[in-house]
Amino acid sequence: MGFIEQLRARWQASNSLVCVGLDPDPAKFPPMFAGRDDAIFEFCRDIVDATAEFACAFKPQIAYFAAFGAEDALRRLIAHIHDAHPGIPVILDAKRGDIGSTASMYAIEAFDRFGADAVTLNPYMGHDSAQPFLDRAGKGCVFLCHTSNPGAGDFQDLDFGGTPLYQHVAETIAADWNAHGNCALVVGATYPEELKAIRGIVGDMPLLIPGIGAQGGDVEATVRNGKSADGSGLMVNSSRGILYASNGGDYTIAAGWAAQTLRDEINRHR
Ligand SMILES: O=C(O)c1cc(=O)[nH]c(=O)n1[C@@H]1O[C@H](COP(=O)(O)O)[C@@H](O)[C@H]1O
Repeated sequence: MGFIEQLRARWQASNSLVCVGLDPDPAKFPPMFAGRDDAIFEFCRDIVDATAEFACAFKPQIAYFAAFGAEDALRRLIAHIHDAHPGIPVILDAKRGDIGSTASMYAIEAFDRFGADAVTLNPYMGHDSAQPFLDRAGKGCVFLCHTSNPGAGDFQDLDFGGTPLYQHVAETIAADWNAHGNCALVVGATYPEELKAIRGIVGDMPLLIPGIGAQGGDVEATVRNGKSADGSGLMVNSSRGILYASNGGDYTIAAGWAAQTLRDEINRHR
């Protein structure tokens, strides 16, 4: 089963549109992790096991592993998700994009080295930079379209013939890059009007929505403007809001509670 089919099946099975973001920052771990050699893996594994029931996907952010030389922890974490929670797809958040020959190495890294089911990609370098990822028909290609950050509009909102650049990105990916049906887009929860416009362009293409919680995105506006015709279509990501829901010995209970609460809040507006 390819990434998009797996995601659709998981939306159904879990009745959840929550994507649990795995951005491990050892400085924020509960004190009992201090001095542990494998703290990054162990913390993330505990969070995964506590939240899997409420997750439609997991999204590890590669920088939080690479910064600490913990790439092997990332590989083992993705293997753990697949072994312990089969059916939950893993999106490696790496925002790759480069000339084709280099991009083909990035595709090997994401899909073969780390075993991810999908990867986030930056479309700025154009079609040939995406091709090595698009060619992996069973894997998901999740392209930045309108990001969640304050500077998102610097380039993404620029006007081209009456249409902002981010809408050109959505149109081009939906019409030209999605031949294998394995594309999805990133749209920040902090830009609900842009989210509405993108949903209107891409039909039922899955959208990864970061920016809930710590970045200030609103759940109701996200779901109202972003859901597909059948009331799904979204992977609403929360990283810090789930990972660091408690800094005490109850960190797994708090993380599970945060994921369940977000799921329920999303479902109220579907
Ligand atoms: O591609 C992403 O996941 C992403 C795109 C974007 O526009 N904004 C954004 O915040 N992200 C990622 O989503 C996560 C958001 O984390 P929290 O703000 O803690 O929920 C981080 O891993 C970001 O790197």
